[in-house]
Amino acid sequence: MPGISGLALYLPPYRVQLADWCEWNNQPWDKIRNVVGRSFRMRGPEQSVYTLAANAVWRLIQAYDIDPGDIGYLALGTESSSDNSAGAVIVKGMIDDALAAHGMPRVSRECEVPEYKHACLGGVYALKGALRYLATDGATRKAIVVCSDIAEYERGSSGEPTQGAGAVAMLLEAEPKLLDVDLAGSGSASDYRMVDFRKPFARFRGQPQRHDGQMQDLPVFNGRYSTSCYVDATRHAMNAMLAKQSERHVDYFHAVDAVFMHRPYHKMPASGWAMAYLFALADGDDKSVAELRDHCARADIDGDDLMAEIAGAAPDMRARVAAGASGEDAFPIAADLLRRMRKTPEYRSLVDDKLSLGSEMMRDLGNLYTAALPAWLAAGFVQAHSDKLDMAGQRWLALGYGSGDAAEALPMRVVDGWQQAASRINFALALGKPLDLTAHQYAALHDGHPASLDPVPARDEFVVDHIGRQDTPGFRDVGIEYYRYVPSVRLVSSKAANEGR
Ligand SMILES: CC(=O)SCCNC(=O)CCNC(=O)[C@H](O)C(C)(C)COP(=O)(O)OP(=O)(O)OC[C@H]1O[C@@H](n2cnc3c(N)ncnc32)[C@H](O)[C@@H]1OP(=O)(O)O
Repeated sequence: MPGISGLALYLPPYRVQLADWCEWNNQPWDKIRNVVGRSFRMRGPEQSVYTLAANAVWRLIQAYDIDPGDIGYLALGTESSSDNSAGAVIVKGMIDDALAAHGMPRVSRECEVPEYKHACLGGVYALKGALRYLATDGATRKAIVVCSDIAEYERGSSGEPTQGAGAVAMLLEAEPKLLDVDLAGSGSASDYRMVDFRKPFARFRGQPQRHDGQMQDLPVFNGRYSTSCYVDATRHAMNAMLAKQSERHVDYFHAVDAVFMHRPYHKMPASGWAMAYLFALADGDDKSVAELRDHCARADIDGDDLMAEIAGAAPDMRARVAAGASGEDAFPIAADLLRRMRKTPEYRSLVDDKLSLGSEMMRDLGNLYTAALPAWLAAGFVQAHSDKLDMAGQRWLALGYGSGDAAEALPMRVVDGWQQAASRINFALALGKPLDLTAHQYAALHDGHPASLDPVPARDEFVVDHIGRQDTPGFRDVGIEYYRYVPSVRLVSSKAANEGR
């Protein structure tokens, strides 16, 4: 069964410590630490979503000794792309430059180069596309999926502490070395939600010219409504996946060994997963409903009220928006029940323990949109490897979510001998030694005035060299980014090396 064989990350070296951010903005650090995380990264000068992606792919190729001629599929999952025509082929171009600089052959000319877009779920859709490729016409090839995003929110908005930037590249093979992905057993869900989180081009109108030549990619969103959509979509993807399995739906929640979800901020996955459990109880057999009512009784919550809230048809989110209820939590009684269950041993084993692998490491990544879920898988493997955990054969679940909205539940199994491939995941190296931004530097980078910052020197990576400005009848390149590969050491071409120079 095709699946995941390798993971590599690239994080820009510009960091905002959320403790500092709280001080600058008079926000409660206690809350931010518990709910959001510790720090996030920002796109730096000379960086774009394409350089982040290419840097991750380049690290993947090096870490896993991938023969570029074997790559038949290179997909980009992103919601921050700034070119509405070309996609992954831009990444391919940069990789070919680095390969040439190292005297290596280019990526196969036969390689497919699609871009997938559906908010934070684009990477999972790209992964599914790659697995289908490996199961059919690409059985003898390798596929790479790179998820790359820049999550920026308006300063002063509720989303501001949940920013982030980075990319994760995944190596996929017919005989995977980390995770078998049970595509046939996966569950999908989608429903149009209008205003939860969107990026209409109209928001670029009237944007002042930025010094770094980039556009500011701020979403139009309704934070609370978007979390209700996340919870509701997760429920439906889980239902679709569980409908394909023979075990009792609620038993799956106990049986699965580790869960990885889209992670806009630290607390969201736990809320989404715990809610999915309550929904599975409500949607389940008599025994499950009795368990749910028992939880209610112990928490002093009216079971009938809760059943009315969640057991019936899913809330009509579009009707909620039309009724002006988009600012409110769609599941307040269920959220209240979970708040009261949080300290119980059952909650700890069902939620905290299942979502714990790699979770602490993720507190320093912020929201990476499409890359958040694969980054967490990477963190999980790195922690399991350093803690010498016995994981072969374990059942893992990856739950992807993308606003707008849609969700995917992908059952996976850890393969025998995973340690070898896990030992090559560059999580610690990708975190590196970042530059902690001051309030002034943060504001400047956020608003596109990078001049007030001394850039961290690029090493063995791609940068935006310049952006085209020509717009004449004979030649046009206005707005097109030109990239440069910066080696870590002065490279000697293989021809020169052979000649002993
Ligand atoms: C876009 C995507 O990737 S997917 C969908 C998710 N949506 C987003 O990420 C959109 C951008 N994000 C946002 O707008 C915001 O982060 C939101 C709306 C999701 C959350 O914003 P907040 O205003 O912080 O939410 P809220 O006020 O509900 O607080 C959240 C929690 O902090 C807790 N809290 C508040 N003060 C404190 C404190 N001092 N100490 C500890 N916890 C605290 C609250 O009790 C609450 O937890 P609870 O639900 O268990 O009671």
